[in-house]
Amino acid sequence: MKTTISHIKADIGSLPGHTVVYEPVVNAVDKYIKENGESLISDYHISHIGDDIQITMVHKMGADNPEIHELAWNAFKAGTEVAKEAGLYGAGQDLLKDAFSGNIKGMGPGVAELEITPRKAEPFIVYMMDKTEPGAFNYPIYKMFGDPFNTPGLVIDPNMHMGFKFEVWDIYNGKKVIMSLPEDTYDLLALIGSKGKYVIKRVFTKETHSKLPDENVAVITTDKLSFIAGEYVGKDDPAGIVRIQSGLPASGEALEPFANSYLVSGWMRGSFNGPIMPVGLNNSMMTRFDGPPRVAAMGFVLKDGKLHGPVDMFNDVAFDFARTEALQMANYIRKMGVFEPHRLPDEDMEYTALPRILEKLAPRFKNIEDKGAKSEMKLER
Ligand SMILES: O=P(O)(O)OC[C@H]1O[C@](O)(COP(=O)(O)O)[C@@H](O)[C@@H]1O
Ligand SMILES: [Mg+2]
Repeated sequence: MKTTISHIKADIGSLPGHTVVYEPVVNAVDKYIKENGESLISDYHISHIGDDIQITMVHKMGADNPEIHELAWNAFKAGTEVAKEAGLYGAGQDLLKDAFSGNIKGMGPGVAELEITPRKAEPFIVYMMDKTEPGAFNYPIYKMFGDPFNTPGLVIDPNMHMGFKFEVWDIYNGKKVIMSLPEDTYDLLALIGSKGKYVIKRVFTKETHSKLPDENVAVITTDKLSFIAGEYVGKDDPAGIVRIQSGLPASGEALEPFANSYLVSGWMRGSFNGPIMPVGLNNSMMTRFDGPPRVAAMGFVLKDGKLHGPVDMFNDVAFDFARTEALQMANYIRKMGVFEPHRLPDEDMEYTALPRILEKLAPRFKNIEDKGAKSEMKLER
């Protein structure tokens, strides 16, 4: 029988402003799951990064199960009560609907669920990012499952040599496509380089995988809060689950993409490109310019429905260089103020407060009368 790992996360209020979760709120979420989850889930773990509380649950009810989603929804509601009493900023921010209606997707929280056939030993890593968007996972997930320079197992392990299948979502048009690597590598990269539009949702093994044929081995939250709410309500701050070892990326191959910092969208007001910084759980506090955007990683092993761990994977000197590099990149790019490419391009600012400023300025614009200059302008825009 399949086992499901459900990871559901939300920002329901933080201290003092989108910096870090408030412990009594985290405790209220934990208490609700402990007291109400016994008949539904076999184990769970509560964690957090920045202003986001994260619930990892193990159960046999499958993905998209209403009772599991409702358990998480009600736990976030219970936490929101405490956040409101304390007067926290953004209390209940990601709970965009008043009442639960069968599936938590589209209601605000981010959801990543894996239905798996557990192996004898089932190690996996849960990644949590803050102040960025789901496309921030495109680069590391491609590297883990598609790039032999990152994952030598693709070359030297016969159990991985056949490659993996990537499910990519076009989040603007609600379409998806399956890409099979290594055959479709260039096509995949043509899509996922546009990380604000095409996002890797899942990775599967191929039917020819000798140890784990046709299994879902990675999943990312792809919920776009701004699309749901129609206005800026914080970045999506994604999370992901990646199964590791024995015909899948080794633990170190699943961490290696983060050994160098790379640029993601989000950071201050969800409106800036900035470096992602891998951190231990005790450094998951968003300070400088509300960041820099961060990623933490928790290593678990699952056995008979019980979770063992987590190991705080980036809490190690081996990632000091990536942290220093991220801070150097932050210093460099911050000097640009509100200029692109530090600030996001216009089309990505659509759901922020910028359009309201531009609307206010619109009446002040007059036609340019200089005919010669007109022919040089891109008037079709
Ligand atoms: O206009 P407000 O309500 O102060 O919100 C601005 C806040 O939004 C944020 O982008 C929210 O970040 P999150 O996506 O982590 O919720 C912060 O950087 C910023 O402080
Ligand atoms: Mg957040």
